[in-house]
Amino acid sequence: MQPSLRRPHRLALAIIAPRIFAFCHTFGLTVWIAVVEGSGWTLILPGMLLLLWPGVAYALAAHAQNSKRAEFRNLLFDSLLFGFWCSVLDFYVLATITIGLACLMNNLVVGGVRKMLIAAGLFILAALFGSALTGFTFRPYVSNRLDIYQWAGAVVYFLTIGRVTYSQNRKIGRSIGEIRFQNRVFHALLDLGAVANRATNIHTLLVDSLNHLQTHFPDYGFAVFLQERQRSEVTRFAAVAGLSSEDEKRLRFLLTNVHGQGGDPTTLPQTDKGENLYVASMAGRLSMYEGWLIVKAPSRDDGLKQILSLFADQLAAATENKLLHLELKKTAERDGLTGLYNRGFLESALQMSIQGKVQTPNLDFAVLMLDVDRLKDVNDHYGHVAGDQLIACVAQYLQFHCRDSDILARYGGDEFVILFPSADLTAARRMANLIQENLPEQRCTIDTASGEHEELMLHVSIGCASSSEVPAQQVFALADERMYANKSQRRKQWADGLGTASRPFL
Ligand SMILES: Nc1nc2c(ncn2[C@@H]2O[C@H](COP(=O)(O)OP(=O)(O)OP(=O)(O)O)[C@@H](O)[C@H]2O)c(=O)[nH]1
Repeated sequence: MQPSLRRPHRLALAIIAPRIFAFCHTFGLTVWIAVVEGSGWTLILPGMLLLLWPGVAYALAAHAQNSKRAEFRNLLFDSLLFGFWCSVLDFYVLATITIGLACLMNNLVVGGVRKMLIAAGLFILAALFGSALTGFTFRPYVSNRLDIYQWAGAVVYFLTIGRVTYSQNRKIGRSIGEIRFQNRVFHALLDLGAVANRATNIHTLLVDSLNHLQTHFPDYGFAVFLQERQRSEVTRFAAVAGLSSEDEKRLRFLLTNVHGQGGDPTTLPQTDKGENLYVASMAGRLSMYEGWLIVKAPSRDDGLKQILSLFADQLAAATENKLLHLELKKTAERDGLTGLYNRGFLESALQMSIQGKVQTPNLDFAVLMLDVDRLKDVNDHYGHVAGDQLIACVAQYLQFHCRDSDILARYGGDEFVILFPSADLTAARRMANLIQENLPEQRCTIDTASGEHEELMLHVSIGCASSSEVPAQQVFALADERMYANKSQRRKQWADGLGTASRPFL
């Protein structure tokens, strides 16, 4: 495939001006000598090749597949050409020294000592070839005026090269700064995913993400707001990092100006304090919320706009994933009617407790089992909706008495289980007593099938067991057995009309 003309490597671009100057100056020198020695056009005409070479060199670099390598070749060819021309000019000493030095220096700067030695070799070879071709003549001096011309050219040339090197250094410095910044952005984006994965809910996700961004960009302040799509006046989640509460209030106010804007980052009007605020909307990236990521920059920073939408995208994706994950987790672990853990979750937790006891014999666990008495009667008499309400009522009551470390689950229709992952029978018994003692005061209001409200007392049968009594695998069965024993005893009491237990519900 034919390589097309394109912008050559920066080396070729940087060298173009000094090269044009050097070859034009040498052409001037040639004309001067041609006039002085009277050789006229026989010297000037071939000298015009010097004027052509800078253009050819540029075209070669622009056409080449590897423009940088082509420019290295051009620099070596400079040495070849100048070596030959110095022999044509009969080794006029000042020109040979200054031109030779320029060739060596250029190759040394871009390619090190190796390239410089190659350039020196080519310069000498071309000079020898030129001498062989045109006959060796040595004319070390032409005139004072030509010396001055050559000195002036050399000074201008070396200063130009110095200027070029300086501006290249500055460009490299700027590029390094940009690369470092992009590296920071890249790492911040990469780590943001890990931070989001660790978060247990949306609020921690947002707070941790912003804190994380702030550790990467300590001079910047960050804020994020998520509002309900249907009710834009309700801010569901908000988090800030590196901003004062005053800043946060002002940002909320400023947000009203950017409502309804698309996804492109915007610069908010500069505040009285001269702060530079940038906002990126997460519109269209979140299914249930409208979101905004706001950055307070220490100075005007137009590059920030580009990376801001990257951060906003990443944050929106992480939030959306987390919402989905939490929803799935809830569906997998929770019971739809009561919101308590379901049977599947309880069984996994129980297995973990059993394994824990096997591995660490001192680590006991206890199980408390409850069954609502005569739910069938309630269903039959008041309807299933009323039965559901009773179940939800019992769940609420149990939840009230449980601690965070207790695992409360709806095991079946009207059966509940509380697992105490690191407790012995005392804890389970204490809880059983607490529940039974407070139960007589509990009332549950249900809606009957005929549309009336009815107040029911709660009645439950309870059994508990612990791994300090029986092998871990048998704890659950023992609690179940005890619960049924308790139920039989209560049934007998109701049948006999004895004891404190009143006949449930009806
Ligand atoms: N309303 C409602 N009823 C349910 C639900 N799950 C199970 N049930 C009913 O609850 C009753 C549970 O029956 P059992 O536990 O055997 O007996 P009971 O009526 O509670 O009487 P006890 O012997 O005192 O336990 C059954 O009639 C089930 O149909 C539910 O989610 N909602």
